[in-house]
Amino acid sequence: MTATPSLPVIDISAPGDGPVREIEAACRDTGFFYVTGHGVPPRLLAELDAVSRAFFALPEAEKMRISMERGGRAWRGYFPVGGELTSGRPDLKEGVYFGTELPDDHPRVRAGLPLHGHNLFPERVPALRPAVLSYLDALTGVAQAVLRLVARALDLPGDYFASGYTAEPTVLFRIFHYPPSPPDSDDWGVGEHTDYGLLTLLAQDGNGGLQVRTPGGWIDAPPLAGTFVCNIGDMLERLTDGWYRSTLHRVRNVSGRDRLSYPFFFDPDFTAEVPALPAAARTTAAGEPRWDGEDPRAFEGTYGDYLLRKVSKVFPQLSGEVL
Ligand SMILES: O=C(O)CCC(=O)C(=O)O
Ligand SMILES: [Fe+2]
Repeated sequence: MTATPSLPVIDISAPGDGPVREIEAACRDTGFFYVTGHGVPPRLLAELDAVSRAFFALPEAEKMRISMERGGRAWRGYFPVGGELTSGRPDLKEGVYFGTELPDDHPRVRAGLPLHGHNLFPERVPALRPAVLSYLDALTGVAQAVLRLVARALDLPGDYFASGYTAEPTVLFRIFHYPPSPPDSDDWGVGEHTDYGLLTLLAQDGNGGLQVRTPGGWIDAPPLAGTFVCNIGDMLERLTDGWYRSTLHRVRNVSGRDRLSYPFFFDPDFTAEVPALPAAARTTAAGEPRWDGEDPRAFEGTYGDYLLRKVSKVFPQLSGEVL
C-alpha cells in the first residue's frame, strides 16, 4: 500500500495531443487518473459539501422521508447505513441517489423507463436541490470533455460520444457518507467492484480511503485538492474489447472522521446497445475471470439492461420496483 499518489494527474485543458496520450496510457494501465484543468469552481463543491453534511446530520426519521422506497422506479433517494450491498455484503455507508432531473411528463418517464424521473430532495435542507442540480450540470461538461479526449485517443471523431452514446446520457450521482470504521475492522465502506458505465468522476473530502487494484496490488487514491478521480467503467472496457480497463476499487474509512464522497457516473443512453467498436481488433487476450464472474464484453442487450441487472443485486429489496 502506498501513501503517495501513483496515479497520473492529467490536465484536460492542456493544448495539443498531450492529454490524449496521457488518458490513453492511463486507460490502458489502471483505468484511473486524476483530472485537473476541469474549470469547475471550488465554491460549487464547497457548497455541495456544506449542504450534504447538513443533510446527513438530520435525524434518521427525517432522512427516511426521502427514502429510496419512495423514489419508486426512478431509483432516487436516501438509503441508511447497511442498505446497499455492493459486493454481496452490506456497505458501511449511507447515501442519497440522484440522476437527471426529468419531469413526470417527459416521454421516457411516461413510457415507464426504470431509473428515469425526478429526484427526491429534503424539505429540511432546501439548499441541497440547487447545489445538486448545478453540480450535475457542471460535471456533465467535464465528463463530455474527458470523453472528447477518450474519443481522440481511440482515433474517433472528437464528438463521437457527445453526438451518440451521451447525447442523452444516463447520469447517476451519489452523495455518500462513510462513518468512521475502527482501524482493525474488516468491513468495507464500499466493497470491491467495478463501475458500470463509461466514466466516473469522483470528488472526495480530505479523509481518503479509496483504493484501486493494480497489477502490483491495491494502492491508495488519496484526495488531491482541486482534482477529480476519474475512472472508466465496464462500457468503455466493452467498447474497446478490453483494450481499456474497468478496474476494481473499494473504500474503507479509517480516518477516524466522517468521510463524504461525491461519485458522478456518466453512462451511455439507457436505450443504447454498446457493441465493441469496429477498431477493437486491438483486443487483449481473455484474462482471468472477473471478481463477479461476469464479463461485460459478453453481455447482450442495452446499457439499461446491464444497469438493471447490477442494480437488482446491490439493492435486492428494491429490485421489484425497477425490474
Ligand atoms: O466513495 C468513493 O470514494 C468511491 C465510491 C464508488 O466507488 C462508487 O460509488 O462506485
Ligand atoms: Fe465505484
